[in-house]
Amino acid sequence: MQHQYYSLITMDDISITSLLVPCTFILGFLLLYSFLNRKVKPLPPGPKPWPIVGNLPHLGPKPHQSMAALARVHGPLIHLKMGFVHVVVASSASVAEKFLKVHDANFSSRPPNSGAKHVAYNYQDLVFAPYGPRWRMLRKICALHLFSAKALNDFTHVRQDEVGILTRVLADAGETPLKLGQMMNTCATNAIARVMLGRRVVGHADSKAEEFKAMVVELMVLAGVFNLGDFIPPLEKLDLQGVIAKMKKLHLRFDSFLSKILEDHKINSSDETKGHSDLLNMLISLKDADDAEGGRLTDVEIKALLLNLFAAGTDTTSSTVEWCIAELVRHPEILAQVQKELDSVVGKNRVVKEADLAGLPFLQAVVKENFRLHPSTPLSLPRIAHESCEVNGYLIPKGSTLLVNVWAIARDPNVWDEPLEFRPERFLKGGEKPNVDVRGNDFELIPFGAGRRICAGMSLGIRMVQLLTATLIHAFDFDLADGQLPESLNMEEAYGLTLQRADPLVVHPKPRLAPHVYQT
Ligand code: HEM
Repeated sequence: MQHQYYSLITMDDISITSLLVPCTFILGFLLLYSFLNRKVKPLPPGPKPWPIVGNLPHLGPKPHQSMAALARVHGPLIHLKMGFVHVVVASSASVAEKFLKVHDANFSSRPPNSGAKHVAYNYQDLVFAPYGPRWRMLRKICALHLFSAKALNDFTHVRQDEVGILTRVLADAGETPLKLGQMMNTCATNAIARVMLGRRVVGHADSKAEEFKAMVVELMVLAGVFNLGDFIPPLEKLDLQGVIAKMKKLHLRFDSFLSKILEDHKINSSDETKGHSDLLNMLISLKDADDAEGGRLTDVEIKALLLNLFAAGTDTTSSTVEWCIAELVRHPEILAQVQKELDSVVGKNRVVKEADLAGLPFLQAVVKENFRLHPSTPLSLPRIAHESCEVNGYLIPKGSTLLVNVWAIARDPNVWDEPLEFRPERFLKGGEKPNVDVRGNDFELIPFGAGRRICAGMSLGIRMVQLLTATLIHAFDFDLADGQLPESLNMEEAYGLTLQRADPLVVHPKPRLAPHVYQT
Protein backbone atom coordinates (compact mmCIF):
# COMPACT_ATOMS: atom_id res chain seq x y z
CA MET A 1 0.00 0.00 0.00
CA GLN A 2 2.61 2.36 1.13
CA HIS A 3 4.59 1.55 -1.92
CA GLN A 4 1.55 2.27 -4.12
CA TYR A 5 0.95 5.55 -2.30
CA TYR A 6 4.49 6.69 -2.82
CA SER A 7 4.47 5.66 -6.41
CA LEU A 8 1.27 7.70 -7.05
CA ILE A 9 2.83 10.84 -5.60
CA THR A 10 5.92 10.31 -7.63
CA MET A 11 3.86 9.94 -10.79
CA ASP A 12 2.10 13.33 -10.09
CA ASP A 13 5.40 14.89 -9.26
CA ILE A 14 6.87 13.73 -12.47
CA SER A 15 3.97 14.98 -14.55
CA ILE A 16 3.98 18.42 -12.85
CA THR A 17 7.73 18.71 -13.10
CA SER A 18 7.69 17.62 -16.69
CA LEU A 19 5.23 20.46 -17.41
CA LEU A 20 6.89 23.03 -15.18
CA VAL A 21 10.38 22.75 -16.61
CA PRO A 22 9.55 23.53 -20.23
CA CYS A 23 6.96 26.15 -19.18
CA THR A 24 9.50 27.96 -17.00
CA PHE A 25 12.04 27.71 -19.77
CA ILE A 26 9.65 29.12 -22.39
CA LEU A 27 8.45 31.86 -20.05
CA GLY A 28 12.03 32.78 -19.15
CA PHE A 29 12.97 32.81 -22.79
CA LEU A 30 10.02 35.04 -23.67
CA LEU A 31 10.81 37.42 -20.80
CA LEU A 32 14.46 37.57 -21.78
CA TYR A 33 13.54 38.04 -25.43
CA SER A 34 11.12 40.86 -24.70
CA PHE A 35 13.60 42.42 -22.23
CA LEU A 36 16.41 42.32 -24.78
CA ASN A 37 14.08 43.42 -27.52
CA ARG A 38 12.88 46.34 -25.42
CA LYS A 39 16.27 47.45 -24.18
CA VAL A 40 18.62 46.88 -27.06
CA LYS A 41 17.16 48.09 -30.30
CA PRO A 42 19.55 47.97 -33.20
CA LEU A 43 21.35 51.05 -34.46
CA PRO A 44 20.03 52.43 -37.75
CA PRO A 45 21.59 50.83 -40.84
CA GLY A 46 24.60 52.37 -42.51
CA PRO A 47 27.86 51.66 -44.32
CA LYS A 48 30.44 49.54 -42.52
CA PRO A 49 32.86 51.79 -40.60
CA TRP A 50 36.62 51.56 -40.98
CA PRO A 51 38.76 50.98 -37.87
CA ILE A 52 39.31 54.16 -35.81
CA VAL A 53 38.22 56.73 -38.43
CA GLY A 54 34.88 54.98 -38.89
CA ASN A 55 32.86 56.41 -41.78
CA LEU A 56 34.78 59.70 -42.08
CA PRO A 57 36.33 58.54 -45.39
CA HIS A 58 32.78 58.06 -46.78
CA LEU A 59 32.03 61.79 -46.59
CA GLY A 60 33.95 62.96 -49.65
CA PRO A 61 34.29 66.62 -50.67
CA LYS A 62 30.52 67.35 -50.52
CA PRO A 63 29.17 65.49 -47.48
CA HIS A 64 25.49 66.40 -48.11
CA GLN A 65 25.71 64.71 -51.53
CA SER A 66 27.60 61.66 -50.21
CA MET A 67 25.06 61.27 -47.38
CA ALA A 68 22.17 61.53 -49.86
CA ALA A 69 23.79 58.72 -51.88
CA LEU A 70 24.18 56.60 -48.71
CA ALA A 71 20.52 57.19 -47.85
CA ARG A 72 19.52 55.84 -51.26
CA VAL A 73 21.25 52.57 -50.32
CA HIS A 74 20.52 52.28 -46.57
CA GLY A 75 17.25 54.22 -46.15
CA PRO A 76 16.15 57.60 -44.76
CA LEU A 77 17.63 57.07 -41.28
CA ILE A 78 21.27 56.05 -41.34
CA HIS A 79 23.92 55.58 -38.72
CA LEU A 80 27.54 56.56 -39.26
CA LYS A 81 30.42 56.12 -36.89
CA MET A 82 32.65 59.12 -37.25
CA GLY A 83 35.76 58.39 -35.27
CA PHE A 84 34.41 57.78 -31.74
CA VAL A 85 31.12 59.61 -32.34
CA HIS A 86 27.75 58.13 -33.29
CA VAL A 87 26.15 60.24 -36.05
CA VAL A 88 22.61 59.73 -37.32
CA VAL A 89 21.40 61.34 -40.53
CA ALA A 90 17.75 62.08 -41.31
CA SER A 91 17.09 62.16 -45.06
CA SER A 92 13.31 62.09 -45.40
CA ALA A 93 10.55 64.44 -44.30
CA SER A 94 8.97 61.87 -41.98
CA VAL A 95 12.26 60.99 -40.23
CA ALA A 96 13.13 64.70 -39.87
CA GLU A 97 9.72 65.27 -38.30
CA LYS A 98 10.37 62.50 -35.74
CA PHE A 99 13.58 64.21 -34.63
CA LEU A 100 12.62 67.88 -34.91
CA LYS A 101 9.01 67.62 -33.68
CA VAL A 102 8.40 64.41 -31.69
CA HIS A 103 11.89 64.31 -30.08
CA ASP A 104 12.81 67.99 -30.49
CA ALA A 105 13.32 68.60 -26.74
CA ASN A 106 15.89 65.79 -26.65
CA PHE A 107 17.82 67.32 -29.58
CA SER A 108 17.83 70.98 -28.57
CA SER A 109 21.57 71.46 -27.98
CA ARG A 110 24.41 71.33 -30.47
CA PRO A 111 27.35 68.91 -30.25
CA PRO A 112 30.77 70.14 -29.10
CA ASN A 113 32.89 71.30 -32.05
CA SER A 114 36.09 73.20 -32.69
CA GLY A 115 34.32 76.06 -34.54
CA ALA A 116 32.25 76.90 -31.46
CA LYS A 117 35.33 76.67 -29.26
CA HIS A 118 37.87 78.58 -31.32
CA VAL A 119 35.75 81.01 -33.36
CA ALA A 120 32.46 81.52 -31.51
CA TYR A 121 34.08 82.61 -28.23
CA ASN A 122 34.00 79.15 -26.63
CA TYR A 123 30.22 78.61 -26.95
CA GLN A 124 29.37 82.06 -25.52
CA ASP A 125 27.30 82.87 -28.60
CA LEU A 126 23.69 82.07 -29.52
CA VAL A 127 24.18 79.52 -32.31
CA PHE A 128 26.20 77.10 -30.15
CA ALA A 129 24.93 78.01 -26.67
CA PRO A 130 23.76 74.91 -24.78
CA TYR A 131 19.98 74.76 -24.51
CA GLY A 132 19.18 76.53 -21.23
CA PRO A 133 18.61 79.95 -19.62
CA ARG A 134 21.42 81.81 -21.45
CA TRP A 135 20.30 80.49 -24.85
CA ARG A 136 16.70 81.48 -23.99
CA MET A 137 17.79 84.99 -22.99
CA LEU A 138 19.84 85.53 -26.17
CA ARG A 139 16.97 84.25 -28.38
CA LYS A 140 14.52 86.46 -26.54
CA ILE A 141 16.68 89.55 -27.09
CA CYS A 142 16.91 88.78 -30.82
CA ALA A 143 13.24 87.89 -31.15
CA LEU A 144 12.14 91.11 -29.46
CA HIS A 145 14.57 93.68 -30.80
CA LEU A 146 15.52 92.33 -34.20
CA PHE A 147 13.08 89.81 -35.60
CA SER A 148 9.63 90.52 -34.16
CA ALA A 149 7.06 91.77 -36.71
CA LYS A 150 7.31 95.22 -35.11
CA ALA A 151 11.11 95.33 -35.21
CA LEU A 152 11.12 94.12 -38.81
CA ASN A 153 8.55 96.72 -39.83
CA ASP A 154 10.44 99.49 -38.00
CA PHE A 155 13.52 98.72 -40.11
CA THR A 156 11.81 98.20 -43.49
CA HIS A 157 13.21 101.55 -44.67
CA VAL A 158 16.77 100.38 -43.89
CA ARG A 159 16.45 97.25 -46.05
CA GLN A 160 14.77 99.16 -48.88
CA ASP A 161 17.44 101.84 -48.67
CA GLU A 162 20.29 99.32 -48.92
CA VAL A 163 18.63 97.46 -51.80
CA GLY A 164 18.12 100.87 -53.47
CA ILE A 165 21.85 101.66 -53.11
CA LEU A 166 22.68 98.27 -54.66
CA THR A 167 20.29 98.96 -57.55
CA ARG A 168 22.03 102.24 -58.36
CA VAL A 169 25.49 100.66 -58.16
CA LEU A 170 24.40 97.92 -60.59
CA ALA A 171 22.84 100.47 -62.96
CA ASP A 172 26.11 102.45 -63.00
CA ALA A 173 28.26 99.41 -63.78
CA GLY A 174 28.36 100.05 -67.53
CA GLU A 175 30.43 97.39 -69.25
CA THR A 176 32.16 96.23 -66.07
CA PRO A 177 31.25 92.60 -65.24
CA LEU A 178 29.98 92.25 -61.66
CA LYS A 179 30.20 89.50 -59.09
CA LEU A 180 26.58 89.64 -58.05
CA GLY A 181 27.00 87.54 -54.89
CA GLN A 182 29.66 89.91 -53.57
CA MET A 183 27.50 92.98 -54.18
CA MET A 184 24.46 91.42 -52.49
CA ASN A 185 26.62 90.39 -49.56
CA THR A 186 27.64 94.03 -49.05
CA CYS A 187 23.96 94.98 -49.18
CA ALA A 188 22.90 92.31 -46.63
CA THR A 189 25.85 93.15 -44.35
CA ASN A 190 25.01 96.85 -44.29
CA ALA A 191 21.30 96.19 -43.78
CA ILE A 192 22.13 94.19 -40.65
CA ALA A 193 24.86 96.62 -39.53
CA ARG A 194 22.53 99.61 -39.69
CA VAL A 195 19.99 97.86 -37.48
CA MET A 196 22.54 96.54 -35.03
CA LEU A 197 25.12 99.32 -35.00
CA GLY A 198 23.26 102.25 -36.49
CA ARG A 199 25.77 102.55 -39.35
CA ARG A 200 27.06 100.85 -42.50
CA VAL A 201 30.30 98.89 -42.17
CA VAL A 202 31.36 98.21 -45.77
CA GLY A 203 31.15 100.15 -49.05
CA HIS A 204 30.38 98.80 -52.51
CA ALA A 205 33.68 99.86 -54.07
CA ASP A 206 35.54 98.99 -50.92
CA SER A 207 38.24 96.35 -50.48
CA LYS A 208 36.97 95.98 -46.90
CA ALA A 209 33.69 94.61 -48.31
CA GLU A 210 35.46 91.84 -50.19
CA GLU A 211 37.59 91.11 -47.15
CA PHE A 212 34.52 90.90 -44.92
CA LYS A 213 32.67 88.50 -47.25
CA ALA A 214 35.86 86.42 -47.59
CA MET A 215 36.04 86.20 -43.77
CA VAL A 216 32.42 85.00 -43.51
CA VAL A 217 32.89 82.49 -46.34
CA GLU A 218 36.10 81.22 -44.71
CA LEU A 219 34.21 80.83 -41.45
CA MET A 220 31.51 78.77 -43.18
CA VAL A 221 34.09 76.66 -45.02
CA LEU A 222 36.03 75.95 -41.82
CA ALA A 223 32.83 75.26 -39.87
CA GLY A 224 31.79 72.83 -42.61
CA VAL A 225 35.00 70.79 -42.42
CA PHE A 226 34.60 67.49 -40.55
CA ASN A 227 37.57 68.13 -38.28
CA LEU A 228 39.23 64.87 -37.20
CA GLY A 229 39.86 66.22 -33.69
CA ASP A 230 36.08 66.68 -33.15
CA PHE A 231 35.54 62.97 -33.74
CA ILE A 232 38.80 61.43 -32.50
CA PRO A 233 39.65 63.49 -29.38
CA PRO A 234 43.25 62.22 -29.03
CA LEU A 235 43.95 63.86 -32.41
CA GLU A 236 42.56 67.27 -31.41
CA LYS A 237 45.90 68.68 -30.29
CA LEU A 238 47.69 67.45 -33.43
CA ASP A 239 45.32 69.47 -35.69
CA LEU A 240 46.22 67.25 -38.65
CA GLN A 241 44.09 69.22 -41.15
CA GLY A 242 45.36 72.59 -39.86
CA VAL A 243 41.72 73.61 -39.25
CA ILE A 244 42.18 74.77 -35.65
CA ALA A 245 45.15 76.97 -36.54
CA LYS A 246 43.09 78.62 -39.30
CA MET A 247 40.13 79.04 -36.93
CA LYS A 248 42.28 80.75 -34.30
CA LYS A 249 43.68 83.14 -36.91
CA LEU A 250 40.24 83.90 -38.28
CA HIS A 251 38.89 84.45 -34.77
CA LEU A 252 41.55 87.11 -34.14
CA ARG A 253 40.50 88.96 -37.33
CA PHE A 254 36.81 88.85 -36.38
CA ASP A 255 37.60 89.79 -32.81
CA SER A 256 39.59 92.86 -33.77
CA PHE A 257 36.74 93.97 -36.11
CA LEU A 258 34.12 93.40 -33.38
CA SER A 259 36.17 94.84 -30.50
CA LYS A 260 36.68 98.04 -32.48
CA ILE A 261 32.97 98.29 -33.22
CA LEU A 262 32.16 97.79 -29.54
CA GLU A 263 34.74 100.28 -28.25
CA ASP A 264 33.79 102.93 -30.86
CA HIS A 265 30.18 102.48 -29.91
CA LYS A 266 30.84 102.88 -26.22
CA ILE A 267 32.82 106.09 -26.83
CA ASN A 268 30.51 107.64 -29.41
CA SER A 269 27.13 106.80 -28.03
CA SER A 270 27.48 106.62 -24.29
CA ASP A 271 24.95 109.45 -23.93
CA GLU A 272 22.35 107.69 -26.07
CA THR A 273 22.95 104.28 -24.57
CA LYS A 274 19.85 104.46 -22.42
CA GLY A 275 17.85 105.50 -25.49
CA HIS A 276 18.42 102.10 -27.19
CA SER A 277 18.74 103.71 -30.63
CA ASP A 278 20.21 100.51 -32.04
CA LEU A 279 20.63 96.92 -30.95
CA LEU A 280 24.19 97.35 -29.74
CA ASN A 281 23.21 100.22 -27.45
CA MET A 282 20.49 98.03 -26.06
CA LEU A 283 22.93 95.15 -25.50
CA ILE A 284 25.40 97.47 -23.79
CA SER A 285 22.67 98.78 -21.50
CA LEU A 286 21.66 95.21 -20.67
CA LYS A 287 25.21 94.63 -19.59
CA ASP A 288 24.76 97.06 -16.73
CA ALA A 289 21.29 96.18 -15.57
CA ASP A 290 19.61 92.88 -14.86
CA ASP A 291 16.82 92.21 -17.30
CA ALA A 292 13.62 90.36 -16.43
CA GLU A 293 15.32 86.97 -16.75
CA GLY A 294 18.30 87.97 -14.65
CA GLY A 295 20.42 88.13 -17.77
CA ARG A 296 23.56 90.24 -18.03
CA LEU A 297 25.72 90.25 -21.09
CA THR A 298 29.50 90.39 -20.92
CA ASP A 299 31.53 92.12 -23.63
CA VAL A 300 32.46 88.69 -24.95
CA GLU A 301 28.82 87.61 -25.17
CA ILE A 302 27.96 90.81 -27.02
CA LYS A 303 30.77 90.26 -29.52
CA ALA A 304 29.77 86.59 -29.92
CA LEU A 305 26.18 87.60 -30.69
CA LEU A 306 27.29 90.21 -33.22
CA LEU A 307 29.52 87.59 -34.82
CA ASN A 308 26.53 85.21 -35.09
CA LEU A 309 24.28 87.77 -36.67
CA PHE A 310 26.88 88.97 -39.20
CA ALA A 311 27.98 85.43 -40.04
CA ALA A 312 24.57 83.73 -40.10
CA GLY A 313 22.68 86.60 -41.69
CA THR A 314 24.80 87.78 -44.60
CA ASP A 315 26.22 85.01 -46.78
CA THR A 316 23.11 82.81 -46.29
CA THR A 317 20.97 85.58 -47.80
CA SER A 318 23.31 86.67 -50.58
CA SER A 319 24.25 83.19 -51.80
CA THR A 320 20.56 82.15 -51.79
CA VAL A 321 19.69 85.07 -54.09
CA GLU A 322 22.76 84.41 -56.24
CA TRP A 323 21.50 80.84 -56.88
CA CYS A 324 18.04 82.20 -57.65
CA ILE A 325 19.27 84.69 -60.26
CA ALA A 326 21.39 81.92 -61.83
CA GLU A 327 18.29 79.67 -62.06
CA LEU A 328 16.28 82.48 -63.65
CA VAL A 329 19.03 83.24 -66.18
CA ARG A 330 18.89 79.53 -67.13
CA HIS A 331 15.07 79.61 -67.34
CA PRO A 332 14.20 82.69 -69.42
CA GLU A 333 10.53 81.67 -69.73
CA ILE A 334 10.16 81.68 -65.92
CA LEU A 335 12.08 84.96 -65.66
CA ALA A 336 9.71 86.54 -68.20
CA GLN A 337 6.71 85.31 -66.18
CA VAL A 338 8.00 86.85 -62.89
CA GLN A 339 8.89 90.08 -64.65
CA LYS A 340 5.37 90.22 -66.10
CA GLU A 341 3.91 89.82 -62.61
CA LEU A 342 6.24 92.52 -61.24
CA ASP A 343 5.48 94.94 -64.07
CA SER A 344 1.75 94.56 -63.57
CA VAL A 345 1.88 95.00 -59.76
CA VAL A 346 4.74 97.52 -59.39
CA GLY A 347 4.89 99.14 -62.85
CA LYS A 348 8.04 100.51 -64.42
CA ASN A 349 8.29 103.84 -62.63
CA ARG A 350 9.51 102.74 -59.23
CA VAL A 351 11.37 99.90 -57.53
CA VAL A 352 9.74 97.12 -55.50
CA LYS A 353 8.82 97.82 -51.86
CA GLU A 354 8.41 95.24 -49.13
CA ALA A 355 4.69 96.01 -49.05
CA ASP A 356 4.42 94.72 -52.65
CA LEU A 357 5.72 91.25 -51.79
CA ALA A 358 2.43 89.86 -50.47
CA GLY A 359 0.80 90.59 -53.85
CA LEU A 360 3.43 88.67 -55.85
CA PRO A 361 2.47 84.95 -55.63
CA PHE A 362 4.59 83.83 -58.56
CA LEU A 363 7.69 85.62 -57.17
CA GLN A 364 7.08 83.87 -53.85
CA ALA A 365 6.81 80.51 -55.60
CA VAL A 366 10.14 81.20 -57.37
CA VAL A 367 11.78 81.99 -54.02
CA LYS A 368 10.39 78.78 -52.45
CA GLU A 369 11.54 76.67 -55.40
CA ASN A 370 15.01 78.16 -55.02
CA PHE A 371 15.06 77.44 -51.26
CA ARG A 372 14.10 73.85 -52.18
CA LEU A 373 16.94 73.26 -54.64
CA HIS A 374 19.56 75.48 -53.01
CA PRO A 375 19.10 75.52 -49.22
CA SER A 376 21.93 77.62 -47.88
CA THR A 377 22.82 75.20 -45.04
CA PRO A 378 22.37 71.77 -46.71
CA LEU A 379 22.99 69.74 -43.53
CA SER A 380 21.30 72.38 -41.34
CA LEU A 381 23.25 72.82 -38.09
CA PRO A 382 24.00 69.71 -36.00
CA ARG A 383 22.09 68.77 -32.84
CA ILE A 384 23.05 66.34 -30.07
CA ALA A 385 20.94 63.63 -28.34
CA HIS A 386 20.63 64.57 -24.67
CA GLU A 387 19.39 61.04 -23.81
CA SER A 388 19.14 57.76 -25.69
CA CYS A 389 15.87 57.41 -27.56
CA GLU A 390 14.15 55.25 -30.15
CA VAL A 391 13.23 56.44 -33.63
CA ASN A 392 11.52 54.19 -36.20
CA GLY A 393 12.45 51.12 -34.12
CA TYR A 394 16.15 52.03 -33.98
CA LEU A 395 18.30 53.02 -31.03
CA ILE A 396 19.69 56.55 -31.11
CA PRO A 397 22.38 56.48 -28.40
CA LYS A 398 22.81 59.34 -25.93
CA GLY A 399 25.39 61.82 -27.24
CA SER A 400 24.73 61.02 -30.93
CA THR A 401 25.13 63.89 -33.35
CA LEU A 402 22.02 64.47 -35.47
CA LEU A 403 22.40 65.78 -39.01
CA VAL A 404 19.28 66.62 -41.01
CA ASN A 405 20.00 66.53 -44.72
CA VAL A 406 17.57 69.28 -45.75
CA TRP A 407 19.14 69.27 -49.23
CA ALA A 408 18.31 65.57 -49.80
CA ILE A 409 14.84 65.88 -48.23
CA ALA A 410 13.92 68.65 -50.66
CA ARG A 411 14.98 66.46 -53.61
CA ASP A 412 13.28 63.26 -52.43
CA PRO A 413 11.63 61.69 -55.53
CA ASN A 414 9.02 60.01 -53.28
CA VAL A 415 7.74 63.45 -52.29
CA TRP A 416 8.49 65.77 -55.21
CA ASP A 417 7.59 65.38 -58.90
CA GLU A 418 10.68 65.76 -61.10
CA PRO A 419 12.68 66.92 -58.07
CA LEU A 420 15.71 68.14 -59.99
CA GLU A 421 13.67 70.50 -62.21
CA PHE A 422 13.26 74.20 -61.34
CA ARG A 423 9.43 74.38 -61.43
CA PRO A 424 8.02 77.19 -59.21
CA GLU A 425 4.44 76.46 -60.32
CA ARG A 426 4.48 73.37 -58.08
CA PHE A 427 3.82 75.84 -55.20
CA LEU A 428 0.88 77.57 -56.91
CA LYS A 429 -2.83 76.74 -56.65
CA GLY A 430 -3.42 73.54 -58.63
CA GLY A 431 0.28 72.54 -58.33
CA GLU A 432 1.53 69.53 -56.36
CA LYS A 433 2.41 71.52 -53.17
CA PRO A 434 0.26 74.66 -53.08
CA ASN A 435 0.29 75.01 -49.31
CA VAL A 436 3.85 74.04 -48.48
CA ASP A 437 5.93 76.76 -46.85
CA VAL A 438 9.54 77.10 -45.68
CA ARG A 439 8.86 78.11 -42.06
CA GLY A 440 9.50 74.78 -40.34
CA ASN A 441 6.02 73.24 -40.38
CA ASP A 442 6.24 71.29 -43.65
CA PHE A 443 9.10 68.90 -43.18
CA GLU A 444 9.63 68.27 -46.89
CA LEU A 445 10.95 71.85 -47.14
CA ILE A 446 12.94 73.03 -44.12
CA PRO A 447 15.78 75.30 -45.34
CA PHE A 448 15.63 77.13 -41.96
CA GLY A 449 15.51 73.93 -39.90
CA ALA A 450 12.61 73.34 -37.48
CA GLY A 451 11.76 73.02 -33.80
CA ARG A 452 13.21 74.96 -30.88
CA ARG A 453 16.48 75.80 -32.61
CA ILE A 454 14.96 76.83 -35.92
CA CYS A 455 16.80 79.74 -37.55
CA ALA A 456 16.43 82.76 -35.28
CA GLY A 457 16.58 85.15 -38.26
CA MET A 458 14.11 83.30 -40.49
CA SER A 459 11.61 86.16 -40.90
CA LEU A 460 14.37 88.61 -41.75
CA GLY A 461 16.00 86.07 -44.09
CA ILE A 462 12.74 85.47 -46.00
CA ARG A 463 11.96 89.18 -46.31
CA MET A 464 15.46 90.04 -47.47
CA VAL A 465 15.67 87.17 -49.99
CA GLN A 466 12.25 88.06 -51.43
CA LEU A 467 13.01 91.80 -51.60
CA LEU A 468 16.44 91.33 -53.19
CA THR A 469 15.22 88.78 -55.73
CA ALA A 470 12.15 90.83 -56.67
CA THR A 471 14.08 94.11 -56.95
CA LEU A 472 16.91 92.70 -59.04
CA ILE A 473 14.78 90.89 -61.60
CA HIS A 474 12.31 93.76 -61.80
CA ALA A 475 15.02 96.38 -62.30
CA PHE A 476 17.40 94.41 -64.56
CA ASP A 477 17.92 91.80 -67.22
CA PHE A 478 21.17 89.95 -66.77
CA ASP A 479 23.67 88.93 -69.44
CA LEU A 480 26.34 86.48 -68.41
CA ALA A 481 29.92 87.78 -68.56
CA ASP A 482 32.34 86.75 -71.32
CA GLY A 483 29.53 85.78 -73.71
CA GLN A 484 28.76 82.69 -71.64
CA LEU A 485 25.53 80.92 -72.65
CA PRO A 486 22.85 80.40 -69.97
CA GLU A 487 22.57 76.70 -70.81
CA SER A 488 26.28 76.18 -70.10
CA LEU A 489 26.29 78.08 -66.79
CA ASN A 490 28.10 75.99 -64.17
CA MET A 491 25.60 75.04 -61.42
CA GLU A 492 28.07 72.95 -59.37
CA GLU A 493 28.16 73.41 -55.61
CA ALA A 494 31.24 74.08 -53.49
CA TYR A 495 30.96 72.76 -49.95
CA GLY A 496 31.12 74.80 -46.80
CA LEU A 497 28.64 74.95 -43.95
CA THR A 498 26.76 77.16 -46.41
CA LEU A 499 26.20 76.20 -50.01
CA GLN A 500 28.36 78.38 -52.24
CA ARG A 501 28.39 78.26 -56.03
CA ALA A 502 31.55 76.59 -57.33
CA ASP A 503 31.83 79.50 -59.82
CA PRO A 504 30.54 82.89 -58.64
CA LEU A 505 27.83 84.37 -60.86
CA VAL A 506 29.36 87.16 -62.99
CA VAL A 507 26.88 89.33 -64.91
CA HIS A 508 26.23 92.51 -66.88
CA PRO A 509 23.03 94.07 -65.46
CA LYS A 510 20.86 95.86 -68.09
CA PRO A 511 18.35 98.33 -66.57
CA ARG A 512 14.74 97.72 -67.68
CA LEU A 513 12.81 100.42 -65.76
CA ALA A 514 12.31 104.14 -66.47
CA PRO A 515 15.73 105.91 -66.20
CA HIS A 516 14.66 108.20 -63.31
CA VAL A 517 14.16 105.12 -61.09
CA TYR A 518 17.91 104.57 -60.95
CA GLN A 519 18.72 108.17 -60.06
CA THR A 520 16.96 108.69 -56.74
C1 HEM B 1 18.53 82.53 -46.39
C2 HEM B 1 18.60 82.81 -45.13
C3 HEM B 1 18.88 81.84 -44.01
C4 HEM B 1 18.85 80.46 -43.95
C5 HEM B 1 18.51 79.50 -45.09
C6 HEM B 1 19.18 80.06 -42.59
C7 HEM B 1 19.24 78.75 -42.13
C8 HEM B 1 19.47 78.38 -40.82
C9 HEM B 1 19.45 77.02 -40.33
C10 HEM B 1 19.18 75.78 -41.17
C11 HEM B 1 19.72 77.05 -39.00
C12 HEM B 1 19.78 75.85 -38.05
C13 HEM B 1 18.39 75.53 -37.55
C14 HEM B 1 18.25 74.26 -36.78
O1 HEM B 1 19.15 73.85 -36.01
O2 HEM B 1 17.17 73.62 -36.90
C15 HEM B 1 19.91 78.44 -38.64
C16 HEM B 1 20.20 78.88 -37.36
C17 HEM B 1 20.39 80.20 -37.06
N1 HEM B 1 20.26 81.28 -37.89
FE1 HEM B 1 19.76 81.24 -39.84
N2 HEM B 1 19.41 81.19 -41.85
C18 HEM B 1 19.22 82.29 -42.67
C19 HEM B 1 19.31 83.61 -42.31
C20 HEM B 1 19.59 84.07 -41.06
C21 HEM B 1 19.62 85.46 -40.67
C22 HEM B 1 19.27 86.64 -41.58
C23 HEM B 1 20.01 85.49 -39.36
C24 HEM B 1 20.23 86.67 -38.45
C25 HEM B 1 20.61 87.86 -38.82
C26 HEM B 1 20.18 84.11 -38.92
C27 HEM B 1 20.54 83.72 -37.65
C28 HEM B 1 20.55 82.42 -37.18
C29 HEM B 1 20.86 82.07 -35.81
C30 HEM B 1 21.21 83.03 -34.69
C31 HEM B 1 20.74 80.66 -35.73
C32 HEM B 1 20.96 79.80 -34.50
C33 HEM B 1 19.65 79.59 -33.77
C34 HEM B 1 19.79 78.76 -32.49
O3 HEM B 1 20.72 77.96 -32.39
O4 HEM B 1 18.94 78.92 -31.62
N3 HEM B 1 19.92 83.29 -39.98
N4 HEM B 1 19.75 79.23 -39.77
